[in-house]
Amino acid sequence: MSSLAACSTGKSGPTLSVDAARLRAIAAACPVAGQDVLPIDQAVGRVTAIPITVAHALPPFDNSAMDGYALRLSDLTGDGPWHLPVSARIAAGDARALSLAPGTVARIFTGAPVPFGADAVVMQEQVTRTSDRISLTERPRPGLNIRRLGEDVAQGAQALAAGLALTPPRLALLAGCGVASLAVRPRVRVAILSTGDELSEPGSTLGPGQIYNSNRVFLRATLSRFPWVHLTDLGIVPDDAASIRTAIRHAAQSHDVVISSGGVSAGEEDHILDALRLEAAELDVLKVAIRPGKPLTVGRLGRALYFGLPGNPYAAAITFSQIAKPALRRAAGLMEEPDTWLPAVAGFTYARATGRREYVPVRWDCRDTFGRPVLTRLGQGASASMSPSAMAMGIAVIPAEIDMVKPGQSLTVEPLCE
Ligand SMILES: Nc1nc2c(c(=O)[nH]1)N[C@H]1C(S)=C(S)[C@@H](COP(=O)(O)OP(=O)(O)OC[C@H]3O[C@@H](n4cnc5c(N)ncnc54)[C@H](O)[C@@H]3O)O[C@H]1N2
Ligand code: MOO
Repeated sequence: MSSLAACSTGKSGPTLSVDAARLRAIAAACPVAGQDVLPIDQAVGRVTAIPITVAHALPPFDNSAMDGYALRLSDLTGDGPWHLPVSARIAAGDARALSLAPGTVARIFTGAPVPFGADAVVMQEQVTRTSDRISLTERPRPGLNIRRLGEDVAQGAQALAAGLALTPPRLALLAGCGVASLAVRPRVRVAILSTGDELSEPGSTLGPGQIYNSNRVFLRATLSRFPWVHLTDLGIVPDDAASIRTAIRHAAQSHDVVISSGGVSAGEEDHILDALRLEAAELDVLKVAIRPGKPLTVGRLGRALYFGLPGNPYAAAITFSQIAKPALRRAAGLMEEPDTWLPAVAGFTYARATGRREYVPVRWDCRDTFGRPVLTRLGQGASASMSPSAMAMGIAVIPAEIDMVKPGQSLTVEPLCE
C-alpha cells in the first residue's frame, strides 16, 4: 500500500505562468510512501526508494583491459628493447592466485586477473613474440591496461542515490556489483476518467452530436509508458454533478492521483470544478497562461492529487506533459527532471496574441549552420485538432510575450519520442 501525504495547501488564484503552475503541481505531489523489494530483472523503470550501497566492488579484482602481456616495470632496466621470457598463461576466469615470477611476463587475456607483482599490461600488438619470449621497445606507464579493483564502484560504496529511475545502464551497474534485488518506490496509483455526454467509445456507432473518446486512449497509452504507474481506468463518467462527485470522491479514496479530462471551463455543463469544491478539494491551480490548455485545474482531493485536464485533445495532451507529468514524477519519488528541450530556429511566420506560452506542433527536415533544426509549424493551433500533433516530430515553445514569430527566430523544441 502507498499513500500521498498532503504537503501543500495552496489557494486558487489568478492566471498562473506555466512555470508557476508546474511548481505548484509539483509542490502538491509528495512521493508515495513505502517500498517494494523487486528482483533486478523486474525493476526496469522503477524508482530507487533508498540509496543502493553495494557489497561487491566493480571490478571485483585487478584485471587486464587488453589481450597482451603482464609485466613488472622494475624488470625493464636500462634502455630498451627488453627481452623477457613468458612464464604463465592467464585467461579470463582463471581461478589461480598467481604471482608473476620476477624477470618474466605472463601471457594474459582481456578480463583475466592480473598476477600479483605485475604493474602493467602491454598490448600484444606492441610486442614481438618469438617462441617463449617477447621483445618490447617502449616502456609502458605504470598501471597501463590494468582495470583496478573497485575503480568503477568501491566495495561498500553507494552505486545509486535514492529517487533515480532504474534505466538499463543503472540496472547493468547494479548487476555488475552483484545486486540481485532492490527496494523501489511503490507504483503511483493513478485513476483516469473522461467526462462528457457527447463521448462514445471507438468501435461503437456514433449517435447525433457524439464524438469518439480520444483522451482516454491518449492517457492510457501515455501512462502505460511509465513503469512506476499503476493505472485504473474508470471510463466515461456521466456528465452530471452528482455522478462526477461520487466518481471523483471514490477515486481519490483509493488512488494517489486522479486525472479527469473535460468539464473544467466556464459553462454550466462543466461540472468538475463544482464537484471539486463541493468535495472540499484544495485547489492550487485554476487557470494557466498556456496555449492550449488555459482552464487546467490542479488540486488535492482528500489525500489524492487531482488534475482536471481540459477536454480538447491537444490541450489535454499539452497540460498533461507540461504540468501533470512533472508532478506525477515527483509522486513516483523521482528526483531528476529530464531536460529534453533543444535549441531550434523558426522556419515559419506566425502572428499571435501575447499572454500565453504556446506549444506548437512542428516538423523539420533541415538544420541551420549551427545544427539547430529549422522548424515548420503544423496546423493552426486549434486545441481540438489531433492531426498536427500526431504528425509532429516535436513541440516548439513560443514565449508568452512574443507577438510575431519570424523565420530565423530562436525557439526551443522538445523532440517527441516514438
Ligand atoms: N465561455 C468559455 N468557454 C470556453 C472557455 C472559456 O474560458 N470560456 N475555455 C475554452 C478553452 S481554452 C478550453 S481548452 C475548453 C476546455 O473545455 P473543458 O475542459 O470544459 O472541456 P469540455 O467542454 O468538456 O470539452 C471541450 C472539447 O473537448 C471535447 N472533448 C471532451 N472530452 C473529450 C475526450 N475524452 N475525447 C475527445 N474529445 C473530448 C469536447 O467534446 C469539446 O469539444 O473550453 C473552451 N470553452
Ligand atoms: O486553452 Mo484552450 O485549449 O485554447 O481551447
